Amino acid sequence: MAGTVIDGKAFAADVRGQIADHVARLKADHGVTPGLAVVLVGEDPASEVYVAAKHRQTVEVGMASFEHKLPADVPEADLFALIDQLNADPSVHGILCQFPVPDHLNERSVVARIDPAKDVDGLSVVNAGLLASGEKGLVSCTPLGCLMLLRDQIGSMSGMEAVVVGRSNLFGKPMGQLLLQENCTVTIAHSRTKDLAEVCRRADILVAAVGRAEMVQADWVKPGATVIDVGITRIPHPDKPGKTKLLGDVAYETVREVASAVTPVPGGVGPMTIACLLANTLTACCRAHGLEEPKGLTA
Ligand SMILES: Nc1nc2c(c(=O)[nH]1)N[C@@H](CN(C=O)c1ccc(C(=O)N[C@@H](CCC(=O)O)C(=O)O)cc1)CN2
Repeated sequence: MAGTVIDGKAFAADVRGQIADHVARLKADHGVTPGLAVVLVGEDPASEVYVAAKHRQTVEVGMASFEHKLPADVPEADLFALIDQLNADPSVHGILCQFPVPDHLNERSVVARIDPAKDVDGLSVVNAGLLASGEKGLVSCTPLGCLMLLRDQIGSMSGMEAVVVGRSNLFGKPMGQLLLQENCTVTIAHSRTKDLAEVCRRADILVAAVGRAEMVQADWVKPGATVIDVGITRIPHPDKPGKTKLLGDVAYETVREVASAVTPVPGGVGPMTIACLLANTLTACCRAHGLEEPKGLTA
């Protein structure tokens, strides 16, 4: 029997509903409105789509959305001046700069400029360090979304073998830390890992985040494993000229026959990224005002 398809789109809609309820209570009881500022540098078409989706969903849950679009050749000093202004603005509880940024800018320096308490992407060294130490910070959105899906699907993960393929700061490392906190035995595999297929076959939980379309084949998957696909590769559509199609890192159709559950692409992990960004903004707002944090929306 084919494994369960984990519906990230529906789960993300449910998370946004919980956030909207909490935001409505914050406004009614405390007169506080969470605010998210998104900075977009340049005109990358995919980034424009993501930033528009962030704006729409921020407004839909009742938060304030502040969009800042800067030209592709903006000097670093001007970008930093804007971030400093947002850091000091009490109506802004979350700040992010959409990635990728143009080549003359450095993503790490940009993240480092953001106040860690407002770093709702959870990418600063302060937030990465807090996560690694098991302390309260803000957790990177896509790993947090995967954790929510896994908790919902599996319940307790204690003692399970988890393999994360990919070691990026944005995803692989924080995902590994989150699974460790769930008491999994964690392996972070990468491009130099020997016999990757064999390592993956050990996994009760297999998380693929390498950006290589359909790399994880059915014979890499332990029967009954839960498989989370974080990859997104856009290819020309094989049947519809002029159209494109998204592929994940997992050979979905065949892996589904082996796994107990798998996330599709699109409609799996992707929608959770923005839902968790909103969750982090709400958390940051509650902390800034000394109010109770939302339950079930943090690590
Ligand atoms: N500052 C950041 N930049 C980027 C991040 C990030 O988390 N922080 N992640 C990605 C882009 N991203 C959000 O910013 C993002 C990617 C994908 C999706 C999504 O819902 N994907 C859909 C498919 C959408 C499509 O058709 O293209 C899915 O998988 O179902 C949401 C947000 C890079 N930059």
